[in-house]
Amino acid sequence: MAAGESVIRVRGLVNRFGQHRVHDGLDLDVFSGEILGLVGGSGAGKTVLLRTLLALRQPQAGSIRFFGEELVGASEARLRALRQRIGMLFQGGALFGGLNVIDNLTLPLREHTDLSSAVAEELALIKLEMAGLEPEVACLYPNELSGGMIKRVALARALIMDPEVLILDEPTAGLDPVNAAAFDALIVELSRLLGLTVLMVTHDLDALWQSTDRVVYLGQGRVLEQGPIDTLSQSQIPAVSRYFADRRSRERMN
Ligand SMILES: Nc1ncnc2c1ncn2[C@@H]1O[C@H](COP(=O)(O)OP(=O)(O)OP(=O)(O)O)[C@@H](O)[C@H]1O
Repeated sequence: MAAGESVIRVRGLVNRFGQHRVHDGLDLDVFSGEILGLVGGSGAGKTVLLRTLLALRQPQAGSIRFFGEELVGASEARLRALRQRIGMLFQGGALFGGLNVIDNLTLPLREHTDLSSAVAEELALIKLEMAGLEPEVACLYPNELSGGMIKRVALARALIMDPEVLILDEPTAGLDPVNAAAFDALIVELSRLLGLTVLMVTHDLDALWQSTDRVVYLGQGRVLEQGPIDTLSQSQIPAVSRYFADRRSRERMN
C-alpha cells in the first residue's frame, strides 16, 4: 500500500449502548506508514473503537475498511484473514501465564501456519531480538518478567505474523519514564524499519511528542480535532485544550 493511502478508513461509525451513543457518526483515517495517536477523555470511546476495528464488536451503523476491504458484515473467514494482517498489543500484555515466552510467541504461528516447531521457534527468537530482548528470556514465564519485559514480549508476539498494522492500547501505561521512553523509541524504529502503520491509544504526553506523526482527539462521539501534536496541544477547542492542560498538570505532579 502506497504511503498516504488509508490503511484504515472509518465512516459514519455508530456504537450505542442503550440510549448512550458512544460513537455518533465517527470518521477516521489511518494513513499508510504513519504513527497515529488516539486520545480522548475517560469514557470517550477509545477502547470501544479498538474493539470495533478488530471486529470484536459489531457497530450499529457505519463502514470500516481495512486495506480497502469492508470489515462490517464480513464473513468469519474474511475476518480471520484480515486479523492476520493486524498486530495487537493489549493493555497489560495479555500473555498466557501458563506458557513460557517462546510458547506465547509461537502460539499464533501454530494456529495459523504449517511451520515446523523449529522454524516457528527461530522466527520467535528473531521477533524477541527485534523487541530488544535476549534469547535467554525465551524460557521464562510471564510472572518471571518485569513490566517492561512483558510489554516487549507482547510486542514481539504482536509482530509474529509480520503484520502491516500495529494497534497498541496504552503501551507505556505502568512503565517508569526511562522504560516508557525506550519503548516509544522502539515503536518508532520498528515502524520505520518494517513500514508499519501504527494506531496507538495513549495518555502519555511524552509518547505523543516522541512517537506520533499525527494525533486524533475523540470526543462527543466523533473526531473533534486531528493534526500533529504541536497543533493539537495548542487547540482552541475547549475540550481539547482542557484535556492537554489536565495531562500536563498530572504529569508535573508525578
Ligand atoms: N459493554 C458495555 N456495555 C455498556 N456500556 C459500555 C460497554 N463498553 C463500554 N461502554 C461505555 O462506552 C463508553 C466508552 O467506553 P470506552 O471503554 O471505550 O472508553 P475509553 O475512551 O477507552 O476510556 P478510558 O480512557 O477511561 O479507558 C463508556 O461510557 C462505557 O461505559
